Amino acid sequence: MSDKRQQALDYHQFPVPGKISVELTKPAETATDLALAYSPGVAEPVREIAANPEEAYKYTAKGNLVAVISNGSAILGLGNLGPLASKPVMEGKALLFKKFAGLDAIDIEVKHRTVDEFIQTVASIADTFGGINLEDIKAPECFEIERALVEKCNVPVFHDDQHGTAIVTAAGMLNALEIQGKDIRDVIIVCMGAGAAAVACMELLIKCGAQRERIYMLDRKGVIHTRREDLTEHKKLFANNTDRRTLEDALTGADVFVGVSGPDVLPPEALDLMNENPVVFACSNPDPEIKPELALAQRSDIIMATGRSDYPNQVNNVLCFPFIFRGALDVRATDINDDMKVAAVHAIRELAKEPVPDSVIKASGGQELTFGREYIIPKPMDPRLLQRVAKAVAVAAVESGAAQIELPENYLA
Ligand SMILES: NC(=O)C1=CN([C@@H]2O[C@H](COP(=O)(O)OP(=O)(O)OC[C@H]3O[C@@H](n4cnc5c(N)ncnc54)[C@H](OP(=O)(O)O)[C@@H]3O)[C@@H](O)[C@H]2O)C=CC1
Ligand SMILES: CC(=O)C(=O)O
Ligand SMILES: [Mg+2]
Repeated sequence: MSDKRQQALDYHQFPVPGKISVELTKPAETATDLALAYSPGVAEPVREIAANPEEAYKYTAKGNLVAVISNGSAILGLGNLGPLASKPVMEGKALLFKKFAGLDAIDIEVKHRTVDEFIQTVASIADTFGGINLEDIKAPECFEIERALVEKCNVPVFHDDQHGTAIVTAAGMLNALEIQGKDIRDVIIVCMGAGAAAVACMELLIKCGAQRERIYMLDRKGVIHTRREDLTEHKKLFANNTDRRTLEDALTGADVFVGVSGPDVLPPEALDLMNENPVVFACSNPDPEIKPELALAQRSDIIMATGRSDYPNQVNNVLCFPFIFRGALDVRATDINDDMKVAAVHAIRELAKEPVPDSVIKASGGQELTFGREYIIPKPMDPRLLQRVAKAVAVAAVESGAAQIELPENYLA
């Protein structure tokens, strides 16, 4: 077994299995403590919440608690491996919520027969939580699931693979294009993949100025074009009136490649078809659409990003979901709307242009981090993300009318 594989398995197995546990926030040592925590004292908050459900935010952990919910139908780029196999990823998301944003998160893996059964399951437990982070649910079901749950639930519901990915991709893309001297309104974009991440990434890039007709989206059958008769509702939105059919056709004269599909689908030679100073985001996890060392050996004028922590320019939704939920929960937002998403894009993007604290440089392996080809986007360990992104999101929630309470004191400073 390779060293890295064994290291990863050991990390998950020792010293205790898994990555998260529950901790207590109140004393539970004496009979007096127990008479408050349990019977008879617990009856008092029960009566308060029964009389007014909002009191759950005051007397329970709800307001700081996120559910990370999956059915394991699109686990990273590994495919539909089922709910239980998705548990390490969902625990991983919980770890990141806690580590980066102080949010308690619990993973829930749902086995279900129909889409409706999944929707009903999540809707019926949603009130337990301050927010619902849907994760690794494949297209096209993910679209119907999110739409139904946003409607049914009283707390924000956010499909991370759609919107978290889109926010970070847009932030990184605007910066990469700026460095390459290109305007998002002019560029030709090739999007490999036509699922959850792809559709949301392209829609958000369009909101940021990209032209829909300059986008070529591909699925396993090639370019999505208007003469195809096998397109789902969401793929149809990207059907291009074009004679281009293959990845190579699409890449000819393109400025940008966004990969949210699967491993090693972009041959290095195909990069030669792109315009000068291209941007290549190979975001598939764990194995990107092209390995950075191969891409950069083929062309030195590329700005290259992946979804991984072990290469420069990590375009990964970890830069978004802890902070967007922190901001949303802190103002008890009813949903996570477009204004909040766009605020997150700009907060992430702008942070990359500021000097980086020594602690972040150290945690990143010691190399210099200055806004440029190898640093287009902040590092996930950057503690300023919490302040900047959460605040931008909370302010946008207040200004757009999604917030149910005022901006907390710590955001006013
Ligand atoms: N870096 C990041 O932050 C994130 C990265 N991702 C990555 O994006 C990928 C897709 O995730 P997600 O959108 O949630 O999954 P979905 O299952 O919703 O979509 C997958 C899409 O990729 C297409 N696809 C898969 N393999 C190929 C291939 N060999 N050639 C062309 N198209 C292909 C599928 O085509 P078809 O429709 O024909 O089946 C489908 O459209 C994963 O690898 C995931 O790791 C996702 C979220 C965040
Ligand atoms: C990062 C992530 O959410 C994914 O690859 O699915
Ligand atoms: Mg995911």
